[in-house]
Amino acid sequence: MAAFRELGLAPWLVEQARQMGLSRPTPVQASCIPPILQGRDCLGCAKTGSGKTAAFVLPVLQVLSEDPYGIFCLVLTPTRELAYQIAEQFRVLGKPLGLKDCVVVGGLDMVAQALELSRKPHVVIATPGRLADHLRSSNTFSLKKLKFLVLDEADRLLEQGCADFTADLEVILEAVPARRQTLLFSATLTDTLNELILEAVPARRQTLLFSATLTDTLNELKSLAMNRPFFWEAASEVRTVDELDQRYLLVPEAVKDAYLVHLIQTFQDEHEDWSVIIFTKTCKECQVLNMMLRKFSFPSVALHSMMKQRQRFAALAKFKSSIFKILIATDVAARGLDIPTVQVVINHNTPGLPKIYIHRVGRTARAGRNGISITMVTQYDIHLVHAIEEEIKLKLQEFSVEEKLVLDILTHVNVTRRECEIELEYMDFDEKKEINKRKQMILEGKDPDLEEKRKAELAKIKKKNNKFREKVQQTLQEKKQLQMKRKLQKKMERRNKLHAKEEK
Ligand SMILES: Nc1ncnc2c1ncn2[C@@H]1O[C@H](COP(=O)(O)OP(=O)(O)OP(=O)(O)O)[C@@H](O)[C@H]1O
Repeated sequence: MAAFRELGLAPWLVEQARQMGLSRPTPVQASCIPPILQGRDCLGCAKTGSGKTAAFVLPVLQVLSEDPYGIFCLVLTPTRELAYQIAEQFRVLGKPLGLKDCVVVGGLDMVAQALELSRKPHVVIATPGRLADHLRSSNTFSLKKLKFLVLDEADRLLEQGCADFTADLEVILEAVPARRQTLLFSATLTDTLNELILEAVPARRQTLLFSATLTDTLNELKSLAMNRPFFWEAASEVRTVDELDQRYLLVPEAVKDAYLVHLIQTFQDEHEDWSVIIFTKTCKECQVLNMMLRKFSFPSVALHSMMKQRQRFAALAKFKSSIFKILIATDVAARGLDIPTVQVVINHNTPGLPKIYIHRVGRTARAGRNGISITMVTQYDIHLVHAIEEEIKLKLQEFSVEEKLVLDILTHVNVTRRECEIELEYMDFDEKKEINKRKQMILEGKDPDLEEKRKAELAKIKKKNNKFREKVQQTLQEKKQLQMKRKLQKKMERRNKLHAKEEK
């Protein structure tokens, strides 16, 4: 593999990379840095932990050093923690440049951010929601001279789900120049390729594309490609890294937590220095499990979207510094987070989408290190495991535990969990959730009461429509039956007449 300097990077940047421990480029870096330096767009999909961040940070810094101005580069990313992590890479690698960066994410003071933006930082790293808010409400900064637009975890930014960024992205794309250089990075781009291509192509008619697997769609898109877009994918069928030992653990739903406590105890006893991430389905589950594990004296912290931003950062900092070795998180931590000490990922629930699975387990076994993932599978989730296996092109192996040891702690764990649930009820967790929802609506410029009314009215109309539809269906059915009856009657009458004639 070529060295960094052979990719066209300046000696100062190569030295910065070396100081950061990046002595030889990873495949995604070796393949993508030269075309980015040539000014081509890039759409890239490479496995988790394969160094995609440096694949765009290094060339952006190189071009920036040749003509530094602000705002030169905008990086969009779906989560706040990830934004800070990317900013850190820019800061460390861009230190000799005196790089000015600005992180613009929700949950923090908007005025301070607006002030920072007005000082023309070279690089802005943002979550779409907050940046769009700034664009809507102030004119103290401009993105019109932007040279690079980077979408990290691009598929997540473009997919429509619970956190839908579409409207915010529209605002942002309108504020940036049309002919900017666009870089899109993710470990799972293939599902949203069509939208991604639409985003990347018209912008500059130059696209660089990275993907974990070169699918049929991608091949077609290659032939459709317009202005020499550069596509790159890792030459591997399997979509997860080889260093990851992927296991499943079949558990009845009712005893799941006893298995979890047993697993953690085992890892703690056998590997004192290991850090573990446990992924849960909901914020509430995350909170309950954290309370429960703490009652068992495990050093755990929680990370979910219902926590205040400062608490989120504090929790992550404690986990990163290994003061707390267990992080319980929702999917807010599933993408991008790079914490080298994480040896184990436990999926407390089987992810409903293979893509989410890939990102969650990708929090371990990064940059060539080993790691293990254990996915808890209940009787209701077996089909989800099949879907995951089909997508990653690998069979998960069973993880065996000594059931007797689990049985020994079962009652204790279940009682403790119940206690935590009751405590949480006292803390009005659900009520807080409702308040947060209303707050979010207000931030989006909606009136929560009006929204509620509108929802109720819509439900009413829907009910009415359904009733009407049912009635129409019923009438049609009755008419059909009547027609058939008549036809049958006529047929009988004809047959009777015929018989009568024959008898005569
Ligand atoms: N050339 C390199 N040599 C050694 N380590 C590297 C190199 N490039 C990146 N790394 C390290 O690899 C780790 C993972 O990199 P990065 O976070 O960029 O992965 P990623 O591909 O973006 O993963 P994800 O899809 O999970 O976001 C980081 O700790 C980074 O410092």
